[in-house]
Amino acid sequence: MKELSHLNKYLIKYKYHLFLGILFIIISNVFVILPAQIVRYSVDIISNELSLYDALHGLNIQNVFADSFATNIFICGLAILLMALLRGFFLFLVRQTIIAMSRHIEYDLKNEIYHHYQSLPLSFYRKNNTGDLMARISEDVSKVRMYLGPAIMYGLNLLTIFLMVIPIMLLVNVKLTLYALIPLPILSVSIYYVSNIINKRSEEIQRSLSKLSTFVQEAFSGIRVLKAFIREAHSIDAFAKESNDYKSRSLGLTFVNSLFIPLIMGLIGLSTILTIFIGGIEVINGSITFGNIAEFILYVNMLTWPVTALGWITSIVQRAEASQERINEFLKTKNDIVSTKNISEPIEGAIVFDKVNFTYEDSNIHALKDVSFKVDPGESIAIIGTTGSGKSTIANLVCRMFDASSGDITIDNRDIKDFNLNSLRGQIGYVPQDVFLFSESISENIAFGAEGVTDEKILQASKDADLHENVAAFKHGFETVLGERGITLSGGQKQRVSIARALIRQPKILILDDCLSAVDTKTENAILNNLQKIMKGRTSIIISHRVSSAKLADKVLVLDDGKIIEKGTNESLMSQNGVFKALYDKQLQADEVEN
Ligand SMILES: Nc1ncnc2c1ncn2[C@@H]1O[C@H](COP(=O)(O)OP(=O)(O)OP(=O)(O)O)[C@@H](O)[C@H]1O
Repeated sequence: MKELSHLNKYLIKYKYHLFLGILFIIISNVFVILPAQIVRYSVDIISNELSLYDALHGLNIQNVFADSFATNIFICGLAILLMALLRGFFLFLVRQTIIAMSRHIEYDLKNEIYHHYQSLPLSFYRKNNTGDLMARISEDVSKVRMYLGPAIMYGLNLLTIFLMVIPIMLLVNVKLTLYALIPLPILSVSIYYVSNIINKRSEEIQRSLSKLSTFVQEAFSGIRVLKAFIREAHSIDAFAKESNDYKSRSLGLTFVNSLFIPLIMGLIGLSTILTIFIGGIEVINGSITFGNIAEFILYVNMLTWPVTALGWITSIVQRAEASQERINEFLKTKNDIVSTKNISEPIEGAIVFDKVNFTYEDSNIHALKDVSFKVDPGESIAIIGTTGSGKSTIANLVCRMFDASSGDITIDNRDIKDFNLNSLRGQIGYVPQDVFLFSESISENIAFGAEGVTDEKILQASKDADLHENVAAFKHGFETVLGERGITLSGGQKQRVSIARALIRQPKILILDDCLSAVDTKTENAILNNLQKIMKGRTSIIISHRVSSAKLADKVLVLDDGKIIEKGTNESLMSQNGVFKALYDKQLQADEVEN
């Protein structure tokens, strides 16, 4: 229960739901116990007065007696019916308080987890896979809710009904009480074991189902590759195999479920038989009445479901504890990318890297080695290098997705760590290498995260990103929906939507991370020319493995294996016979061959 104590703050928050729930449980149980007593009364008057009725045989008064007797029984019947209705009403209120409370807490907990996820750095997402993150916010929270709702509700019900019924039973007859209760612990323990088996099997089925869904999803999204490589038959076989696994696991669960109900029924039946048998002996001995046996059978039935629930509750609480432990593990993860001075001022855009080293914790790759460079406000710098040379890592450090392992990074002569993260990132327009567009309209994708967006600004940003003509050709223009619900853009079009998204923020620092790779050289030139105008007075970092991207930049850095191997202007580097010039010649040749 240690891990579940995290939820106590929520139980306190919803204390009125809980208190009312307890009150309604007690009231609903009163309406279960009273009918049993009415049944005892009815059975006793039937057995006592039947002999009196026989004794009045032949007398006129016999009919009068029969009428009053029938009225009595009728009133008892009505009272039982009324109490059943009242019990139903209070059970409704119990669910409306306790189960509703669990839904409120589920909502709060999901928000707490999601809020925490959002505050965690990129390195956290590298260490944990998406499936795991999703499982904690969905499956684990659902298991915790089972504790907060059904487990608490049935647990309280069990407690109150025991406290109310057992004393009444003991008052009637101690021996009969003990015999009637013997099978109940066996019932509870068996249910605990069986529900553990059921839960384990259900989880296996869930895993098998998610494997099946992942398989189908991949097959559909990769359908082009699948068809091109004539893998349809193989895909069908693989699907049948996964599907078969799901089927056999489901049949296994059905088998256990089939044993479950007969087991409960058997044990409940045993309790009833013992009650009747021992109760019969006690009636013969004259210590109880027939009505007491009827009353006891009802009490035993009242107790069986809560006792059955005990095994089930234990299993739920154990699973909730394990889930909450996993959730707490994430909630305790601290964000190490925090601001030291929380400065939220407009920046000029001067960037200095001084002997910066960076090693990725998870892969231990030393991605930047003693990297030093300086960009003044309003300057543009091109970072050129082969794949894996560390270009994107520089972009990540400027956006403070990670902190340098050693060395200093300053912006406007202040340590980058001094800035408030949101303020810093809000002034950077970052166009990542792997473009991500949402399944929304083009205008919503461009306006993403920017403030004070107008149609004019969207139009201007798309013109600056050389996207406007493409959008104009679509039937719905900027309202064209992208992704699964809409059309698919070409790689180059996607990159330009992503550039427009960065430009609309009018950033002080613009980072283009190899985001012109899918556009032709003509479009690349047009975009870079536009950028020269827009980025006047702002800093741009243009990352590319294509030398052509460097020609409009004020400065060029050439990276190789995490080190700066050449530095200068486009012209100065072209005049040296170094790596930059060699790359230029190689790419020129490649372009000529293509053309
Ligand atoms: N998140 C990460 N975790 C671990 N290692 C990483 C991560 N990102 C990059 N690396 C490694 O760091 C090195 C530099 O990667 P980086 O992405 O900076 O290269 P790049 O020059 O941008 O390459 P490309 O042009 O192919 O994008 C590579 O060896 C890469 O495998």
